[in-house]
Amino acid sequence: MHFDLSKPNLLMGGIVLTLAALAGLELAPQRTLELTAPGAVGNLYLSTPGETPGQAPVQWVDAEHLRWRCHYTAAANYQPCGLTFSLTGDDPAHGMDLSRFDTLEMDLAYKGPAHFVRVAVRNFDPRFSRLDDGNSSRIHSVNLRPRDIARPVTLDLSELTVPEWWIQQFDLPREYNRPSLENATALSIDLPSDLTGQEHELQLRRLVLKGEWVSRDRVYLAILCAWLLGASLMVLRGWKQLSQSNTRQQREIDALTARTRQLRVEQDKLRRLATIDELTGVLNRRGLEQALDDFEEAAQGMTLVMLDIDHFKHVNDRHGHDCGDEVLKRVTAVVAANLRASDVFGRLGGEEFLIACQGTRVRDAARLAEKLRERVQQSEINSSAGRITVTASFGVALAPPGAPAAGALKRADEALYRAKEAGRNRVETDKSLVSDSPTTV
Ligand SMILES: Nc1nc2c(ncn2[C@@H]2O[C@H](COP(=O)(O)OP(=O)(O)OP(=O)(O)O)[C@@H](O)[C@H]2O)c(=O)[nH]1
Repeated sequence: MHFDLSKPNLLMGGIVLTLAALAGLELAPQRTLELTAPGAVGNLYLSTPGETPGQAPVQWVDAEHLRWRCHYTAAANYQPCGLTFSLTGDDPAHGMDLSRFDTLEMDLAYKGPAHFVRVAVRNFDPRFSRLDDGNSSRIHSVNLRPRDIARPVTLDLSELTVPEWWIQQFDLPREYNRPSLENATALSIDLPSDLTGQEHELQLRRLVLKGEWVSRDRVYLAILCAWLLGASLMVLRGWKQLSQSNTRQQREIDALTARTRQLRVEQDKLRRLATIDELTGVLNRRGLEQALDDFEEAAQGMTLVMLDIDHFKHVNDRHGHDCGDEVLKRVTAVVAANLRASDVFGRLGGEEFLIACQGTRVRDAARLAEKLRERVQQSEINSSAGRITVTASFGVALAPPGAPAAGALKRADEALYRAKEAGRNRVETDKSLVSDSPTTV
């Protein structure tokens, strides 16, 4: 189920339903009880307590039209003169729930000198009311002046209050004196005063109780709750969508991060591959150039040792290309095994290699070259063509701090050429820039 009050049709639907509920509240028929309708109330009588039959001071003038007269000749000890509707059935303790009604519409004609006419409702409360004492049922009343009832009047049932004399007479706990019409046993219209010598005539034309079927407050509350519920669902849905999109974005970010990491690894691998010689596993020309550039950038001096395997073409020609490869690998291993970790070693191409030494004097580098020359010469290479030995020639040159590496490379190459020229398997040092101080600044 999707509730989205941001959708115009849903919002419109909500407004229409709200207006319909409010209109229904206004137009819906009311709960009605017309007490004066024939047969509405089982028992209807005039209050004539304690009088001798035939001489009753309260008498019907026209019972059919609910018209009666009161005339007390002797003192009647504040006996009310009036008309009572009994609201009970067979059980005198079980009356009607008038709390479901809000108003009482009354059309009463009165003729006489009384200052007010009383409307009263008795409510039987089993906590303190007794069937043998009609007065013990709590009374709720309102006094109306004759001029107030000169025309039909509508009373709010909340106008009926518990009179002081009843509260004093029964002296009950406070909570029992609160107005409540949930079990009304009788409704009277009377003249509760000293009526001695007076004559009064009354006619009740109409008496109707009215109330809402559904309380207005409840309808308003239901409408408010429905809107609050709709708004809450909308907020909840928005929050859910937000959290879903947040999770989705987070997942995308994670995937991108993982992909970036993977790409970086692949890039590193490719960069390494691009700078590594496939056959020997040491730096290739590009790797060596980068290393020399780094030295140059940091203005770190170095000593270069260039070496070249002697008559390598001959090895290839005589023993085959595979054997030549074996020789290249073996010479690489021999050289690498005799270098320091700080030395940079790589293959310039073919059978030519370069070593860049930091912090080494030229004569120390020449000594290293001499050592390497011996080790290469001494090493026997097991190949498919049997055991073979090779020699190598070396050229040593200084690359002072701040000077371009290309110049040193050229001088090392020239020294190497001289070594070749001088008969191979030997070390030649470039003397043009010999320094006795270590090359590291
Ligand atoms: N097996 C093998 N041979 C290579 C490789 N790279 C270059 N060569 C061969 O190495 C040989 C180099 O020959 P040259 O440049 O004449 O040098 P050299 O025979 O060593 O002679 P000198 O350097 O003057 O002593 C050529 O035959 C190249 O084909 C390689 O990766 N593997």
